[in-house]
Amino acid sequence: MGGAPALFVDHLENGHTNGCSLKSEDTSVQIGDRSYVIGGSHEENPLFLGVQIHDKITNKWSSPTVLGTGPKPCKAYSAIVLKQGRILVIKKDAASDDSIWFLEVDSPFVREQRKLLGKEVVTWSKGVRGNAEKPIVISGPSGVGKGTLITMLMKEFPSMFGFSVSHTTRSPRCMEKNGVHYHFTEKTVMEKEINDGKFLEFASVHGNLYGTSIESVEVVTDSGKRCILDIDVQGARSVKASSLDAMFIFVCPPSMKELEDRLRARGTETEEQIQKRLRNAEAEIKAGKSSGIFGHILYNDNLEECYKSLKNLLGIDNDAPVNGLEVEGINLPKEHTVTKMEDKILIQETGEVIKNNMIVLDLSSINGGAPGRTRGIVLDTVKSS
Ligand SMILES: Nc1nc2c(ncn2[C@@H]2O[C@H](COP(=O)(O)OP(=O)(O)O)[C@@H](O)[C@H]2O)c(=O)[nH]1
Ligand SMILES: Nc1ncnc2c1ncn2[C@@H]1O[C@H](COP(=O)(O)OP(=O)(O)O)[C@@H](O)[C@H]1O
Repeated sequence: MGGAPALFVDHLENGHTNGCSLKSEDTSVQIGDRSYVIGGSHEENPLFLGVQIHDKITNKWSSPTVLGTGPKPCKAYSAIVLKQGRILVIKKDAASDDSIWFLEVDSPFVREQRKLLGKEVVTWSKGVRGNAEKPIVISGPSGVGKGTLITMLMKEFPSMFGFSVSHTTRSPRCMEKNGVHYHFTEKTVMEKEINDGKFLEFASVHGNLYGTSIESVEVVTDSGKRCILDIDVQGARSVKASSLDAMFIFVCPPSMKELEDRLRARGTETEEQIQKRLRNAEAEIKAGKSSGIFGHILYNDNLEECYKSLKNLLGIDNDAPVNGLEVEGINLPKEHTVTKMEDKILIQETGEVIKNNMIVLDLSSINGGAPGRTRGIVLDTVKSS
């Protein structure tokens, strides 16, 4: 490591004017003509850390719409401007698995959402250590066996995979539980949440609204598991166009006749609903095979064989232990200074009893980001001689 350390952190003093009262524990970083002030609680959701923007040119304060599940407020923060419109925020008195966050203020996802929602947007993405792999999108016509394959995978590897629980306006089937199979939702409520930017994607499928909330994906990633999304081709297309870096798998039936038999044998739909699903199936299969969305196509003829192919695709065999790296806990010091050196952040303890240890936060392998978590964080303790 060479070169002079570049320190970007700027702690604010009390007494800012213009309708925004800042506290000494608030932290501010400047990007261009704007200061992003991080501290206190978020206006709309007091459980989350607040973000405000001060525009130097107009001398005005604004509260952006904050997307993603953010960090809970704490006593103090360090903040550093990174490349690609991201601010690294380190919580000073938090547990090691809750201390590293990224506030994206001009990332591709933020730009996309700003355009979509027509207002100022920033988003949180939590930093996750180790290399949990990219989410998996599984699509295919109704009755092909997506749910069956996903259930088998989650049963065999419970610590490895987690299911993104979608929202839907359709009624629950008799064995389906709210919050487990779907979040069963009123149409007006779901539409409002879509307008508020809470959804990664949504689509009208077989006459009902379905969608993946950003939170549903984050809940799985936070538990250290690889997220599985069971969504239709339209949803897969939206995810492909978004900044969520995912693996796309399409499941095909051996024939339309077999698909129909499976749908009937499942016995969960009325005749009218079965007919609608079969009509949609032809177009879905055509789109699935030809749209260029799906990198992998599986044929679900014999279930065991198809399951084996799915596991091969995911690079797992029956001995595969856990997802990503086992990471040892490293607690960040409560009082510290941060210094940026290229892709590394040096965290040095300060205070009365200064220890010689320094923590290096290596960001050179980070991937992912909003919507969802920022993976690939490496934390290491370095003893100074
Ligand atoms: N776009 C989108 N599609 C979804 C979502 N959740 C489920 N779907 C799709 O909606 C379709 C209907 O799902 P469902 O009513 O559970 O019936 P099933 O496919 O016959 O089990 C399937 O193609 C699912 O993949 C979602 O969050 N977004
Ligand atoms: N390879 C297969 N052979 C025969 N039946 C299957 C196979 N895969 C799934 N099924 C059955 O087909 C029905 C539909 O499967 P399901 O997983 O609910 O489909 P999807 O989630 O794609 O709508 C279920 O009753 C399931 O047990």
